[in-house]
Amino acid sequence: MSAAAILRKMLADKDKIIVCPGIYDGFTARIALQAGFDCLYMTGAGTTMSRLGMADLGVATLNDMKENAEMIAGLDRTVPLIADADTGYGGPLMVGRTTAQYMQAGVAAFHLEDQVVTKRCGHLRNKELVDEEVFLSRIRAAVNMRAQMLGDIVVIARTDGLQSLGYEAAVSRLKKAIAVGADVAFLEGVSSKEEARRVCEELAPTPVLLNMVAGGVTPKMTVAEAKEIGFKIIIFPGFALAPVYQGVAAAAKELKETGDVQIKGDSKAGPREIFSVCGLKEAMEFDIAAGGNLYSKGV
Ligand SMILES: C[C@](O)(C(=O)O)[C@H](CC(=O)O)C(=O)O
Repeated sequence: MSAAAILRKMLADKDKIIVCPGIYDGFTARIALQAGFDCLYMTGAGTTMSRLGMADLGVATLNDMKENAEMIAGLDRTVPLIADADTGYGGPLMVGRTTAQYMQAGVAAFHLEDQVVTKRCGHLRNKELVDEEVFLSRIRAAVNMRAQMLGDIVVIARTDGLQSLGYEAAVSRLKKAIAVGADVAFLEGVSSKEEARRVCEELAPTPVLLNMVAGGVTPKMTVAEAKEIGFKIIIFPGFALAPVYQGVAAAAKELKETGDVQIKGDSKAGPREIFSVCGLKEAMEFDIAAGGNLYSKGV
């Protein structure tokens, strides 16, 4: 079963809300997998910061995003990966190429938005949009490439139109995107719980995704609340970013100021423990099963 087929099965489950922690590299993905999540979200903001050391301002290219997605999707093929694909990185031909490459990378779903290619995080001010026809051509390009490749990748249409066009026009864009073949709708920057409920009701039976950005423009909703409101997928893009920032910044401060870093708690974070999160035992077993003798005495 493809990762997309697994995700489609989850989408068809009436009682389920798909909860996706935002991850951006192998380590954060492994930590989320270890915790037992059954779906992951690859954040473009996190990918841009971790791979390029840059802010989410449209600087990540298809190659940056696809390489990261491919590595993460390959860690556990039974756990679908929903990946950010920003604007699709160009005209219809490029969006088609992005779709094909994400499919080959084993990505289960991806979202395409209606910002200009020189985009910015959806929770920043003064976003610029492309015309509706350009947005729809992006969705069509994805849907056509999926059909051409006989694939099943889930296409998520995202509009950033709420900020400058208002609710009606933004939702109208999503309706048209669904009409040309998008499977899931994503209204970026939902600004109230009433609006959240309204968009889920108005777009039903199409599943709607909620982007829960801590400190962004969307009011905080728990998984239970989002489910009750009617969302089918909830992503937490900043899930790993804030803890990494806070934890590493505190350790950096401590090392700089004291010349030492305390190992917290009962030192559960030694090399062996940390490598275990990243498949140490499985890697050793694999070597032994193949007749290798590197790890038969342990590590
Ligand atoms: C969902 C998002 O596209 C992402 O890159 O994860 C961002 C999240 C963020 O910048 O915090 C977004 O534009 O909402």
